[in-house]
Amino acid sequence: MSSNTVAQFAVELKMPANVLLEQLRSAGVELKSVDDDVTDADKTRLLDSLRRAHGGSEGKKITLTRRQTSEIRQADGSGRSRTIQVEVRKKRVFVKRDPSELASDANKTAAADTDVLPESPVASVDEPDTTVQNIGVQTPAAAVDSAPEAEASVAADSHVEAAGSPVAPADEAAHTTAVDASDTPAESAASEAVGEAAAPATVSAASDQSEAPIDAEPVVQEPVADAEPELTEVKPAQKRKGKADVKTAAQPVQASAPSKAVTDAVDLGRDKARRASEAEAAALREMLSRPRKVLKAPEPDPAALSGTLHKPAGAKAAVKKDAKPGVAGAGVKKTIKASEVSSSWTDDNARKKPAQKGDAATPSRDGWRAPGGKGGKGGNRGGRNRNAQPERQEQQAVEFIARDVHVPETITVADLAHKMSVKAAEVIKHLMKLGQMVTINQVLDQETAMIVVEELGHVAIAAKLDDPEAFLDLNEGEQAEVESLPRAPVVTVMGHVDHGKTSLLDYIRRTKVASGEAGGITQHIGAYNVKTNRGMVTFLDTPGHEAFTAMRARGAKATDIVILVVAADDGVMPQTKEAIHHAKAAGVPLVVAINKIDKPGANSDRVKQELVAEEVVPEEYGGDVPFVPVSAKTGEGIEALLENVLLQAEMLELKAAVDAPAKGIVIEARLDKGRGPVATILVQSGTLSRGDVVLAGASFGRVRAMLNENGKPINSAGPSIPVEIQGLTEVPAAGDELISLADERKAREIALFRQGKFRDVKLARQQAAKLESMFDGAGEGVQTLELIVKTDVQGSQEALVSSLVKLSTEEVRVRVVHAAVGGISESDINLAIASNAVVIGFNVRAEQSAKKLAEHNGIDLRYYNIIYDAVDDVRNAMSGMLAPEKKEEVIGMVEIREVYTISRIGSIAGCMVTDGVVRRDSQVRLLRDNVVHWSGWLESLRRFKDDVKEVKSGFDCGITLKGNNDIQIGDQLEIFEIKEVARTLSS
Ligand SMILES: Nc1nc2c(ncn2[C@@H]2O[C@H](COP(=O)(O)OP(=O)(O)OP(=O)(O)O)[C@@H](O)[C@H]2O)c(=O)[nH]1
Repeated sequence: MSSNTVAQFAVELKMPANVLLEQLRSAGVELKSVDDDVTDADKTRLLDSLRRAHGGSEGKKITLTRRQTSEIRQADGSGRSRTIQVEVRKKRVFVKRDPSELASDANKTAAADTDVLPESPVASVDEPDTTVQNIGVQTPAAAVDSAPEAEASVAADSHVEAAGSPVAPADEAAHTTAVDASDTPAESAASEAVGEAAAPATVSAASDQSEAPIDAEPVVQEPVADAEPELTEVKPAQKRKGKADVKTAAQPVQASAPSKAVTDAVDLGRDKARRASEAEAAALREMLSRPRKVLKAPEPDPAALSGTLHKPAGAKAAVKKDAKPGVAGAGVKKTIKASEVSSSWTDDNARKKPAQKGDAATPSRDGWRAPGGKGGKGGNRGGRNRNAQPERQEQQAVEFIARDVHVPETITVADLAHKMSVKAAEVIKHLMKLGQMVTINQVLDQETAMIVVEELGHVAIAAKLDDPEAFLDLNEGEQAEVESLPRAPVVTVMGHVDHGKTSLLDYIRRTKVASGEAGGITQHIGAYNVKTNRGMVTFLDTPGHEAFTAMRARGAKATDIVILVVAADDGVMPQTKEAIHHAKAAGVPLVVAINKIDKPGANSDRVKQELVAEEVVPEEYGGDVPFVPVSAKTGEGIEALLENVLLQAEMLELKAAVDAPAKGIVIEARLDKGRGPVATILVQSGTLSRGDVVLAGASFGRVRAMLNENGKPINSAGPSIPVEIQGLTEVPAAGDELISLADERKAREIALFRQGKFRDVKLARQQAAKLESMFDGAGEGVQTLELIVKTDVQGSQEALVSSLVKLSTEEVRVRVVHAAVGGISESDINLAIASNAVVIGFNVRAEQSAKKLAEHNGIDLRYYNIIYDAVDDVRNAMSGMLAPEKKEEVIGMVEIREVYTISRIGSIAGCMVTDGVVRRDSQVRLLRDNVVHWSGWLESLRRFKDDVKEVKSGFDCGITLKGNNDIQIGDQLEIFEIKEVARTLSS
């Protein structure tokens, strides 16, 4: 096992023979040439010599590098602290030694035998069969004995990576451990073991020179956004290991240096190194503890930076900061970039890089995730991390930007975080604080979300209930950019019973729907398209104003034009009038179809006159309503009717975007046994396509199938096209708005939320139509009180309506939307909902269904049997909206008889209340020679030394005036109060 000659031994060691020869000679082995024999004793001697000199190694090296990240905190004077992330890169070099050597060394004392390092984790992991010597040393300058502050230790840690000097003693390895808070226990143990062990046997240091300055650049870096912020404070606990002191501070052993000289140099170097390290530690401590001072980055001394193990000159006292005591001259590259350190501590905010990388002020830096979650080995301890929490929050405050966050009815944690520009973890954390364990995809309700928003210091704004835009993040501008194209008018047919509405619609449908489909009315979907020579017309196939108003009552405006059908043989009837009122209330233009002109008793002129009485004036009489005589039976005049409708439409300039997400309205919906929920949709803008995700009221779904009015499957439908869709999860209500969304999940959330919030929405609506609240919060300008009047007889109707209308003033206008004889119907209530009107029933009552509808929608339904009561009530309600008048009332007079001036208080008036009363909270006017000198408020009112609330006539008192010391004897104080007087209409 042993080599016989130096040359052979050198080969074994894989090193130049002459170098080995020299080392042997240095060790005191008398050899002449490389051909001389080397005995085991010689080898032991060489080993001892080298060990004495420092230890070291030669042979096959294994270099292990390790990177670890830790964070340190620096407290400043204001109690704030900053976090600095320190990355330390370590490189350790291990030497694979000859098994024979191992064997021989095994006989040595344990203390002397550093070759056998069974504890060495590297030995067992990487090279289990080889002897490994840890010569890689991390040099902790400040590890130095016992740097009292954690910062110092950390700084030291951040400092350093002492390159593995070939002769770096095991002590140093131990020392490294001392400052290395992030060492894994195994490593620490190993290092400690090394520390306890005697110097390692090194064959030659010469060849190590090239390797000595291994890359040991600790990078003091700014926190990286995606890096797990580890705020663990490095505590002096490390010092425990640090006790393994630096006795054997490394002195590089030049291959050529004689061993004695080397030893001396080592001692000298060690002393220097110790001094330097102490100085450096002190400097670092000072720097770290300097409170929030702008530390100008000192230009690192190049000499010091480049100091190596072999150039210990760098350890001069002058180069305090950069001295590497532990490794004095141990081929150490400068490890701390002082400029970076100082700048990062002093001017975080000014630097862009830190902000990008994960500024502590941003949530990404908050270290929410478990410490060491990323680095794993990062020596940061969870507990410390927790300690560091407040600090992060404080930092957050430093660069905090409060945002207005619009919170919709529901929002996911991720979306909410996105809106606030924080990490979802931040939101989750705050929710945890509030006792809610949530996941990133969890949906929060508006209330909770708003609390979190406020917690995070932003301004939470509740997005409007039922406002889909709030969820869609739709940019109105984007919408506006889409070109709007002319669209077909949507027409509803209204009129009295049996006047021929259905007949008219049927005729049109039968004759005007696309050829080939005429007569094949198999599918009836409540709306259809008609082609005329002038263009398309869409008919809503639910005649009567009830459906029309019911839809309006839900806030939907589906109709562009109303065809009012009046039978020429019957004339204007109650429902004709109702229809007129409903159309007018909706502001929808009318086209009158005088029907049944084929009948013998038809009298168009009478119809016209009756309609004029209802303020529906034909064009020929100077009005703006087209009148078209038609016959639904013969088809006469139908073409002209459609033409007039289209003319009217042209005037309305109806347009809609085509190339946009669809918006529409549910015309009717039902649950089909086989097909599930089926809804007839009138697309109002955009294009609805098969496969679209839609939200309709509180239901949502994907359009699985789409049929046109004839029951034919189609793939898409543009504006004014009625279609029947399948695929909704629930049956929506007629009048519900339909929108297509990009995200099904969002649609589901909104729908579900609406289902839950339905009650709230209803409640909100209920506030709308109360007589008392009618004018609450009303803005400026003329206000209108809408009324629906139903009476028992025509006479009372006229009397009541005229009395009510007469109540109108310049500020409040009374408008009777609809007045009729008869009980209060559902239709009346719907009109009231749509018009935000109050319903007055005079000697009539509401139908049961109407009553329920009114209750559900919060419609104010009032019954009277005396006209004056009704008028009084309405007058009072109108008074409520008049701004109260402010009246000033003089309540007392006070005479100033003495004036005391107290420097701390000012002028105090010694007064006598000559009239009325003076109250503490009164306003006051200072009169001097009956001229108003000053006006303001009392500051204090006293009798003797007591504060009193009021002093009555005939008593004296002390008064000070708020902000006025200019008082004189003889002045008078006029005490007055401003009273708000409710105004009445007569006032
Ligand atoms: N002679 C004649 N009869 C008509 C005409 N239009 C409708 N009718 C008849 O009038 C009656 C009522 O017609 P509908 O179309 O049902 O009237 P409506 O307005 O829809 O009635 P409701 O659905 O009850 O409101 C039917 O018997 C029709 O045949 C017409 O132009 N000429």
